Amino acid sequence: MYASAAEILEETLSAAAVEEPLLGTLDVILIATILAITAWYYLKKKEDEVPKRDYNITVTPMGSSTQSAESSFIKKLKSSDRKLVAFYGSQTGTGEEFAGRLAKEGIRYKMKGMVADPEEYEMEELISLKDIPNSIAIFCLATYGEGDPTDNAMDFYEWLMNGDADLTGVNYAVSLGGGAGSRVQIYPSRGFLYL
Ligand SMILES: Cc1cc2nc3c(=O)[nH]c(=O)nc-3n(C[C@H](O)[C@H](O)[C@H](O)COP(=O)(O)O)c2cc1C
Repeated sequence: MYASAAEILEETLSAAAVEEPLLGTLDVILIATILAITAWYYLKKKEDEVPKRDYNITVTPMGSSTQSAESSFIKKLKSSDRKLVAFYGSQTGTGEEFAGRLAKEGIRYKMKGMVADPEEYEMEELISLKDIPNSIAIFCLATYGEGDPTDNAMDFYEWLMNGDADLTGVNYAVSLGGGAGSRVQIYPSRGFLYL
């Protein structure tokens, strides 16, 4: 008698079940090794393709050489044929604006002016201002608290208070504060002139 199709199928499946697996342990290890080597090879190749940097990154400190070139207001005055420099000590901009206006006003007296932040210049150079004939420095210095200087004028203030500054022969005018009672005081090296 011929076996039914179902019986043949069952027989085949059970025969297959007892057969050895398609891949042995050794085959699996071999395939895994080949795959690992291939993956390593491609990753390595990709890594080598990243272009090598043929330049150097150098860190230049902010304003090192340029600052020293520009920190001389005397040089700046001389090179631009100016005689008036208006320094400002300012926290919220009023003093700066005031200094700007005064620097522009100078042209009415045939004195080209420049505005300057004392924090950005070598204030010790003030002593050399007398070497520029008919020159003048104007200070528009806002004060806070109990007449304290603004942040940008602090170093300048301390230098003045150290007593190292001999400003004999230097023409300068000072406007302190900015409150209702403030005045412009001009010190032409001989007494005070209140405006
Ligand atoms: C908290 C405070 C404190 C101040 N203290 C003084 C002071 O001690 N003497 C003075 O003349 N003006 C004083 N002022 C007035 C400022 O100097 C004035 O407003 C000035 O124009 C501000 O200038 P700035 O905007 O350039 O910082 C004071 C103002 C403020 C807000």
